[in-house]
Amino acid sequence: MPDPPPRSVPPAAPRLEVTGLSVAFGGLTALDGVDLAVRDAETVALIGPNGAGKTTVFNAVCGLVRPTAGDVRIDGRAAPASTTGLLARGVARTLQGLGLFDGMTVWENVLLPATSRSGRQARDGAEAAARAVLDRLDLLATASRPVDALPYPERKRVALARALVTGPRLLLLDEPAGGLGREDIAALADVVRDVAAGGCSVLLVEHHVDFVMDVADRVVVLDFGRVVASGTPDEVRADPAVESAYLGLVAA
Ligand SMILES: Nc1ncnc2c1ncn2[C@@H]1O[C@H](COP(=O)(O)OP(=O)(O)OP(=O)(O)O)[C@@H](O)[C@H]1O
Repeated sequence: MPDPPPRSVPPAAPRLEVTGLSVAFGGLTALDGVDLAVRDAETVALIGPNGAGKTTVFNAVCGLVRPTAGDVRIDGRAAPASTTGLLARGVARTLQGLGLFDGMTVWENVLLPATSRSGRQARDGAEAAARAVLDRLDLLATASRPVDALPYPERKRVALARALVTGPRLLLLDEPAGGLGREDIAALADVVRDVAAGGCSVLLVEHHVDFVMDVADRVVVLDFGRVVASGTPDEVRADPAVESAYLGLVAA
């Protein structure tokens, strides 16, 4: 008897899919038809010169900016616009402004996003998750200190811990390497690689080109609100349009 024909399985939707995204601020077109996708366990970096529209893409994905056209989908469904809605869909983010609760300790800051459910078991689970993330980010020794007493690189790690403690499937990072020195950036690169190895997808908005080329599977280059190049780090590095739009500028 002949084998039955193979059943056709629809391809899984990307973890994050941005299609034809346009954003205008008054008369200014900040984004003009941006397409990008982040697949399972993939790290995609969005780079480009100042004002290219990177943060606007990030904010549109997080629901902080309303697109004038286009679509943002997470796992094939329309992206929610609120932080709690995003968390419920497994999306966590860090913002340039860190968003920490000054006056609260590192432990309290990290425990809070992990305790969305009530009950003893949920609390124990949240505490275990917070402890594991603090340990991974080398923050256990400072857990009882108020966050505002910490130096900037540690505050930045607390912000990352607050995102990671929720166990995201999609992690959105806005300039995670900004303001960090070489050692802290190397440690951050290890964390991003670990997170992706654990199955989480990462969208990274970043200026630090060496860091991007080190951790990203794919790089998307924006200039004047449009995608001017995308591909592997090597492909993007070799693209003359990127050289003139961005990389040459950075190296100069
Ligand atoms: N809330 C806003 N109101 C008006 N214009 C804005 C607003 N946010 C961004 N813009 C403008 O939109 C354009 C894109 O800005 P965006 O911050 O997304 O760029 P970027 O690539 O993230 O820049 P940078 O690397 O400097 O952070 C810029 O011209 C910026 O001035």
